[in-house]
Amino acid sequence: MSSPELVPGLAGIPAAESSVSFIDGQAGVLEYRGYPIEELSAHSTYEEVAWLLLYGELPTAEELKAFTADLERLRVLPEALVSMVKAFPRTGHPMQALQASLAGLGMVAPKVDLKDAASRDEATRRVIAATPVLVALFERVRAGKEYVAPREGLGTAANFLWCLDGEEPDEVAAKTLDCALVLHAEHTMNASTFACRVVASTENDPYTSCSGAVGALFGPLHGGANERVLNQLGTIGDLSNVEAWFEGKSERKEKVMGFGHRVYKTKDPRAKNLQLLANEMFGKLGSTPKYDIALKLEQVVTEKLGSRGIYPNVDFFSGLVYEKLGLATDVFTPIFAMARVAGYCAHWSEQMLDNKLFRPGQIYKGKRQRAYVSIDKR
Ligand SMILES: CC(=O)SCCNC(=O)CCNC(=O)[C@H](O)C(C)(C)COP(=O)(O)OP(=O)(O)OC[C@H]1O[C@@H](n2cnc3c(N)ncnc32)[C@H](O)[C@@H]1OP(=O)(O)O
Ligand SMILES: O=C([O-])CC(=O)C(=O)O
Repeated sequence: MSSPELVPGLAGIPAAESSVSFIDGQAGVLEYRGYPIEELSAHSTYEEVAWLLLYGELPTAEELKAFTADLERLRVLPEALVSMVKAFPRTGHPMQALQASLAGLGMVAPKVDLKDAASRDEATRRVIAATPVLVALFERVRAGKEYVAPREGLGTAANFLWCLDGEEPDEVAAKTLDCALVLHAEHTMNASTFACRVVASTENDPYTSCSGAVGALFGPLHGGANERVLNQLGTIGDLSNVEAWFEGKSERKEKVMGFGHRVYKTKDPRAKNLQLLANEMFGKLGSTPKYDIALKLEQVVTEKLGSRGIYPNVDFFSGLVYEKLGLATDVFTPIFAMARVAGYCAHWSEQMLDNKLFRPGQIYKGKRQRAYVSIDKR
C-alpha cells in the first residue's frame, strides 16, 4: 500500500461527520442545522440559536423559556472563580484570561458524567452561560473595577453589557450585539472547533475542550484577526493612504487582516450581514472615518486579489460594530469566543455521541537508527 500524501493544514480533508452546520464556500452559503444564516440573523436570538446548534431544532416557546432560565441560573459564578479571575495579571490579553477562566470553570463545576445526557447538558449550558460573564469580569478587573454580578431577565448580549458597565444596557446596543453573536456562533470544522473536538476525543469535559478551543481561536490567522483589522484601519489612517498602504503590504508579502478564508472563495455571508449591521448602527449613531477606509480597502483588495478568491471574511466588519458599541479592541476576539462556545459545545456533544480518539499519522522526515555519540566526541 502506498503511503498517503501530506495535505498541508489538512485542507479539505474531513475530520468528522457532522450535522451542526453547512458551508458552500463558492456560493457563500452558511447554514446552522439547515437554516440560512441570513434567516437566523434577521429573526432569531443568540439563545434560540444556541439551542438550535445543541439540539438540532428550533426550540418551542416552552423549551426556550426553560433553556433561558437555565442559562440565567448557570451564569452565576462561584466565588472561588471570581477570586481566581481577580488574581490574573491585568496586563494579560483577555483571550489568555478567558482560556484560563474556562479551565477554572471546570475546576469549580460539578464533575461531568460523560455517559449521562443530563450531566452533559448541564455542562454545555454552564459554558455558554458563564463565558460572557467571565469575559466581562476580566474587563472589570483590568480596569480596577468591582465585579458586577449577572442580572435576571436579560438575554446573553444585554447581560454581557450589564456585567461590563453595571448600567442599564442600551436596547440598540444589546440587539446589535445579539445579532453579532448569532453570526459568530458556529462555523463547521474551523481550527478552534477542530481543537475542541481533539481535546474532547480524549474524553474530556466541555470546560477543558472549550478552553483548548479558545487558545486556538486567539491566533491572528483565526479569531484574532478581528482585533488586528481595527488596528490596521487605524494604521492606514486616511482614505488617501489606502492604495499606498496596500502596495507596501503586497511588496512585503504580508497578509491583509480580515481578508481570505480557507473555505469561502467569495465574500463571507457573515461579512455581508455585519456590514448591514454596521450600516444600521452608523445610520443611528453616526459613522466613523474608519468605515470609509474599510470600504476603500475592500475595493482595492478585491480588485487586486478577488481573482484569487480573497474577499472580506467575518473578521473584517465586526470590529467596526464593536468599536461603535464602545468596546475595547482587545475584547473583540473574546466576544467572538463567547458566541462560538455554542458551536464548540454542539461539536463537543456530537463527539461524545460517537467518539474516536483523534490520533492522525505523520510523514516522518527525520534520521533513523543513529548510534549514540558520547559528549566528549561531539
Ligand atoms: C474567523 C476566521 O478565522 S476568518 C480568517 C481570519 N484571518 C485573517 O483574516 C488573516 C488573513 N487571512 C489569512 O491569513 C488567510 O486568508 C487564511 C489563513 C484565513 C486562509 O488562507 P488559506 O486558504 O490557508 O490560504 P494561505 O494562507 O495558504 O494563502 C494562499 C495565498 O493567498 C494569499 N493570501 C491569503 N489571504 C491573504 C490576505 N488576507 N492578504 C493577502 N494575501 C492573502 C497568501 O499570501 C498566499 O499567497 P501565495 O500563494 O502567493 O503564497
Ligand atoms: O471556518 C474557518 O476556517 C474560520 C472560522 O471559524 C470562521 O470563519 O468563522
